[in-house]
Amino acid sequence: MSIQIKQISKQFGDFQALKPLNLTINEGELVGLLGPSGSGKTTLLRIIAGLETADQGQILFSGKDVTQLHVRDRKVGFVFQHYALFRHMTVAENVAFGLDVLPKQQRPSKASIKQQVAELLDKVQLSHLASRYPAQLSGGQKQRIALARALAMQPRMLLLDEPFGALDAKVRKELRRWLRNLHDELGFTSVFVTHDQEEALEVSDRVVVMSQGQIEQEATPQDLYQQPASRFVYDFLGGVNVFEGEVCSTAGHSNNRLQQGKAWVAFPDGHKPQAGQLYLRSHELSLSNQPSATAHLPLTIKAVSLIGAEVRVELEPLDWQSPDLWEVVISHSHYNNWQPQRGDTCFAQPQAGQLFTKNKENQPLALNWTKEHLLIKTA
Ligand SMILES: Nc1ncnc2c1ncn2[C@@H]1O[C@H](COP(=O)(O)OP(=O)(O)OP(=O)(O)O)[C@@H](O)[C@H]1O
Repeated sequence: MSIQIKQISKQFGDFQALKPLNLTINEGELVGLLGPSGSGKTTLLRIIAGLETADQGQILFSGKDVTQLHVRDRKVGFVFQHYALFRHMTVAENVAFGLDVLPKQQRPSKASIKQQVAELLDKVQLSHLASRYPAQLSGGQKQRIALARALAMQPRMLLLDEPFGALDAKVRKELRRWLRNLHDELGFTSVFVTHDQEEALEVSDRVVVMSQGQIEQEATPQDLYQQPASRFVYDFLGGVNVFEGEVCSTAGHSNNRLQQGKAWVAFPDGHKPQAGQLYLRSHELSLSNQPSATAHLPLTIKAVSLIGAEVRVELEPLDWQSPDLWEVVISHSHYNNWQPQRGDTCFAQPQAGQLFTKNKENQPLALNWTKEHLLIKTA
């Protein structure tokens, strides 16, 4: 089932929670609504579900206008952050609940409900817990039961609002992989809300980034990461270091540099020098003991953390300014050879980045120094 959102807007009192927006979600797609708190994700999800009414606009399910259709007739399954299982019912009774309370004409027979519940518990891999009560389950198990309960109603689509928000990082990670597999197996359309960039990028076919009631960008995780459409998206995806500078006009210096005090980065060949903020991702930089021919960015090491497959180095600009500390990710082998210590000075060398100039806030200039490095190395 596809979902088409046409010019939907919503106001709460004086506050415009959603500005008129359009979005199409294709049949079978898993779409992540990503954005900071208050950006309107839940409001949009609730409008799709029929739990909230829009002030204007239309919602179509597979081309059929459902804008005025009551929530119970939309055949939508929900899972919320807080499990909302009935405490006094066993796991099996919780999953069966929606079927048990159907009007008599629509209600399956007792034997059929029992079989459906068994199949659903099998699907969420919790058959062995059928007779337990919610209080005897972990958070992750409760969420899987909540999902089984939503699936029992044979929804045409699944809407999930921060389904793993209350769980710890490891369980979250396991459950999002599990959700992705389940979605692929069942093949229906799913929309989930999250404010966790990693979660959205890992699970979704397509990510819709929201800010202040508007869609900032919709793209595949890969495109979103590689081509953020605006400074907001870049910032929100996180892990960026910022170098703000002017085009150098000091006598005796090349005017091909973005400069701040004594720190500078040369523009790669073929690029017109422009003042602005250079955004550099933590893995698109290297560190060494010496400045290079294309960059002079001195930094003091503040902390080194060995986390999993990578080493994160936290750095403070030395005699220049940045809004936040810098973070550069290096490999364990680089770390072992180099052995950086707190308080050491080192130099950052950008490989690729985006320059946001003042007059083109939302169209960054992509810069790449990799060719320059090759030239220097072979020269
Ligand atoms: N029923 C309501 N009455 C008044 N204001 C509301 C209501 N529901 C939501 N809002 C406001 O609308 C804005 C968008 O809320 P919404 O819950 O959609 O954001 P969100 O992106 O899902 O945020 P979060 O990640 O914190 O859940 C918020 O500023 C919120 O305070």
